[in-house]
Amino acid sequence: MPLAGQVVGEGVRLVRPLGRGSHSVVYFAVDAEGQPRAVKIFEPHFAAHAERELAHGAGLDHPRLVQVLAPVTVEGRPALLLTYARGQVLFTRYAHRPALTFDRRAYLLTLAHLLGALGHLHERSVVHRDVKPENIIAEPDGSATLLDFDLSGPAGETFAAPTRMGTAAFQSPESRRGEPLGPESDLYGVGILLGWGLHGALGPQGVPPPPAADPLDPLLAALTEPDRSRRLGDAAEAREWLLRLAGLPY
Ligand SMILES: Nc1ncnc2c1ncn2[C@@H]1O[C@H](COP(=O)(O)OP(=O)(O)OP(=O)(O)O)[C@@H](O)[C@H]1O
Repeated sequence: MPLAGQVVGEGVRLVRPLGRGSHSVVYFAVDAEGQPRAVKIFEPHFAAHAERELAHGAGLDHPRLVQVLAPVTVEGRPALLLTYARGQVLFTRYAHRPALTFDRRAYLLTLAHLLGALGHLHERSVVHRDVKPENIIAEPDGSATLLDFDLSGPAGETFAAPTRMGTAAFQSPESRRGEPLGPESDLYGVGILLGWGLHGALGPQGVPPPPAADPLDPLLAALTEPDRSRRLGDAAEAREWLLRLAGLPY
């Protein structure tokens, strides 16, 4: 049966596919009160990802984070009812142009919102572990929402075997080594995003190319420091630094 038109949970109607990830397909939906929602439907063998996303996304309450509202089931598959993030996936928006050259103010606001969202997660000792342009949705003015908590977990979480979390181009060196991750590992991903915005390229091994002269260069260097013990690891401090170097009022 087609998923569009089906009613799931407490009167939530699936409308159309919004996106697809490696663990799920996500539908735009409308709830019983007429509120726009998203429903993330996992493949049955990714049930553990749904549980992880519910565990770490349910208690969040920040305007720049998608909120996990409730678990639902769609045709026997585990699924989650989420708040809907308006806008365009960052990767699509900036696929063909360096964001900081062509759309500087909007992209800086996106990074500031991303750092605000990460600060909220980190205050709760949760690490996102998959900061990348596919997991950020931005409105035309740059206002942004961070989504996808199915790899998230407590800072310093260990696994039975070394586990490489995240997406190659945005992975910190410690993540590539399979070490437990902390807030500084998420900030490395923000650094790669900043480098992508400045240079329009991710560079080899996910490390941005040598920075051209830009007021944001010191922040780029602090966020992409390979040694995690020397890297800038505080999202609020990074946000403050970003706004100061960029000369932004917000
Ligand atoms: N709450 C939401 N509001 C709007 N769009 C969303 C929402 N959640 C997900 N999407 C869309 O669905 C896509 C896939 O979502 P998500 O990244 O959470 O899936 P995933 O299976 O965990 O992906 P992966 O692990 O490969 O990153 C997103 O890139 C986005 O386009």
